[in-house]
Amino acid sequence: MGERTIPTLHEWLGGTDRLEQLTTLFYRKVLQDDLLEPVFRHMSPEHARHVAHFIGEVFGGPKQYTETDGGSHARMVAHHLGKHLDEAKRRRWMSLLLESADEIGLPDDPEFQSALLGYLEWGSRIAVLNSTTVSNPIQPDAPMPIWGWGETGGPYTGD
Ligand code: HEM
Repeated sequence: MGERTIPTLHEWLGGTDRLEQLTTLFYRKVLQDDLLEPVFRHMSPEHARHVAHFIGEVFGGPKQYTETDGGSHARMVAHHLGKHLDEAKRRRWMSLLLESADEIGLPDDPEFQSALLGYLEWGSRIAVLNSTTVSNPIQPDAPMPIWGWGETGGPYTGD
C-alpha cells in the first residue's frame, strides 16, 4: 500500500460552489419556515455565502471566510450572541440543512455523512449556547475550528 493523500471534506463534497448551493437553498427554506423566519429575517444578502465560506474553511478548503470576507471564529460567534436560540430552533435548523444537503445531492456515503452531522451537531449546539450570552467567549485571534473525517476514516481509502 503506497502513500495516499487524504481528501479534505471540502474536496470530497465538491468544493465551494457546492457549499454555496447548499446554503442558498437552506436559507430559502429558512425564510419559508414559521419558526426560523423571524430569527433570520434581517440577515444580510451575503449571509448564505459567508456561511458557505465559513464551513468550507473549517472543512479544509480555501481561507475564504478569514481572508476574503474578513471574518474570524470570534466574528462568527459574535453573530449569535444574544439571539436567544433554543433547542426547537436548533433542531429545525439542523433538519432544514440536512434536507438541503440531500436535495442538492451532497455525498451520501456513511463516512461523509457522519463527519457532516458531527460538525453540524457540534456547531449548532455551540451557537445555541453562545446565543444566551452577550459577551463573546472567543478571543479575536483564536484560530478557526478544523473538522476532518473523525473515527470512521473515509471512503477515500478504497480498500
Ligand atoms: C455549525 C453551525 C453554524 C454555523 C457554522 C453558523 C455560521 C454563521 C455565520 C458565519 C454567520 C455570519 C453570517 C454573515 O456574515 O452574514 C452566522 C450568523 C447567524 N446565525 Fe449561525 N451558524 C451556525 C448555527 C446557527 C444556528 C443553529 C442558528 C439558529 C437556530 C443560527 C443563527 C444565526 C443568526 C440568527 C445569525 C445572524 C443573522 C443576522 O445577521 O441577522 N446559526 N452564522
